[in-house]
Amino acid sequence: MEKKIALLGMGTVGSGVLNILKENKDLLLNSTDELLTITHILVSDLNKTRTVDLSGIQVTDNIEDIKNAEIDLVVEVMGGLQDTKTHLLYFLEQGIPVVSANKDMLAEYIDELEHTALNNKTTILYEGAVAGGIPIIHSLTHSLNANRISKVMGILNGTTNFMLTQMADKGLEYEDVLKIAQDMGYAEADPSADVLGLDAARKTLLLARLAFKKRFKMSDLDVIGIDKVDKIDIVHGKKANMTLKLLGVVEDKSSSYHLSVAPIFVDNTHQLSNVKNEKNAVFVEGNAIGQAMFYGPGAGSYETASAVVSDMINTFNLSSKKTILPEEFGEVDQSKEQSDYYFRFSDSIESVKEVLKDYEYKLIDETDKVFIVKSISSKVYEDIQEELQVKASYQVIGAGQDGVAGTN
Ligand SMILES: NC(=O)C1=CN([C@@H]2O[C@H](COP(=O)(O)OP(=O)(O)OC[C@H]3O[C@@H](n4cnc5c(N)ncnc54)[C@H](OP(=O)(O)O)[C@@H]3O)[C@@H](O)[C@H]2O)C=CC1
Ligand SMILES: N[C@@H](CC=O)C(=O)O
Repeated sequence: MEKKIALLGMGTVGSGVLNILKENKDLLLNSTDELLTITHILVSDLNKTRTVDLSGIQVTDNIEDIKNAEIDLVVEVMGGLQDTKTHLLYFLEQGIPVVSANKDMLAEYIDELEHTALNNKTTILYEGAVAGGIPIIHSLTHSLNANRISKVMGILNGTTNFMLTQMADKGLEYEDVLKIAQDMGYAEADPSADVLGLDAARKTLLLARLAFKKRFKMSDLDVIGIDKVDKIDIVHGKKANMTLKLLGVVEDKSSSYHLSVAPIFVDNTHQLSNVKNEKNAVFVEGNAIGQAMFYGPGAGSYETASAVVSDMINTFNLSSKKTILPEEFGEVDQSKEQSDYYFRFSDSIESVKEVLKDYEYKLIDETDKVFIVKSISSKVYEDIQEELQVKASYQVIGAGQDGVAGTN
């Protein structure tokens, strides 16, 4: 049976969706009984030259054309917040399913959108919104649902991972490498969402909601981006066999939850340290599966569209209607864990050693006064910050006992 689909947006991801539907047409016919047909496309500029074949499709810049048409599915890959949410609510209220890759909007409005879908006996799927092509949303919802999830930790932003990798491996400067990430199409239209950690934070929130079945607000997250990262710390980390990664971390601490995004030094024996450039990875800890890691492309046209088209198929193929949605907000406790910490100080080496004399530490560089202080509590971390002039500090996580993936 033919399913008529409206595609809202025909940029990087939207073009990927059109290309996959065309190039994998035979395969899709074997994956689903439905014939997925794009009948309408919404864009903002009708005069733009398009490289994809649009024959038989009504391209419009007026959402009313789509609201007035007979549509079986709306696929939103245009971005935007409030207006986009209003459009999607309209379709869901009509019982029309929605697929979206718009993590900015979903992080704010997922509860309202999913409730509206539920009340109208339809669905909203969003695999493309977190970690691009990696099937982490489906995995948490349908494949790891026998687990009590205790932790999810991941490299969730391709732009910043690309930047940190290039700064470490090629010694490139922050500004130069940001420009390359923009040219490669990894960065958001406004790349500050990437470098300030907000994009990763939005994805982290969506993962926490699925992992713990609780609601969270963006203000619940402690967010530090990579905008203050100095290349000198990347170089010193390298000497100590560590790699700086922007990690989204959510953890169940029994009566509360920890949610954060921050640059963290990862020991080079940890699998996350080898996730390079625009690649993403999500590490999940569950009480039945133990540890599992998902790796793949975090951004890109075909890569993200792979997840979007999969949602399009699953909308009709799977019984994916949710009946239980998170209602309560999760209690958040952001106090720091006992952990190793990297510090670069501006005090004299003697003063630093005097303050650190009661703790186990490793001196990484005498000239730049770089130390790794072992297994300190949140209180000691704060005391060191108060007593000494700290130029840079990062949490350090290492290999687990199995040498695969773990934290100290
Ligand atoms: N790029 C990526 O790798 C990833 C992107 N995403 C998300 O997917 C969504 C799309 O991203 P991407 O494809 O990169 O974005 P682009 O900027 O490449 O494309 C956006 C598309 O939406 C259209 N559009 C934007 N605003 C409006 C509007 N108000 N009315 C009508 N049409 C509009 C644009 O029209 P026109 O062509 O006329 O300019 C364009 O076709 C975003 O939410 C993004 O965060 C998620 C994962 C990865
Ligand atoms: N700007 C984002 C794109 C995908 O979500 C990123 O760099 O990861």
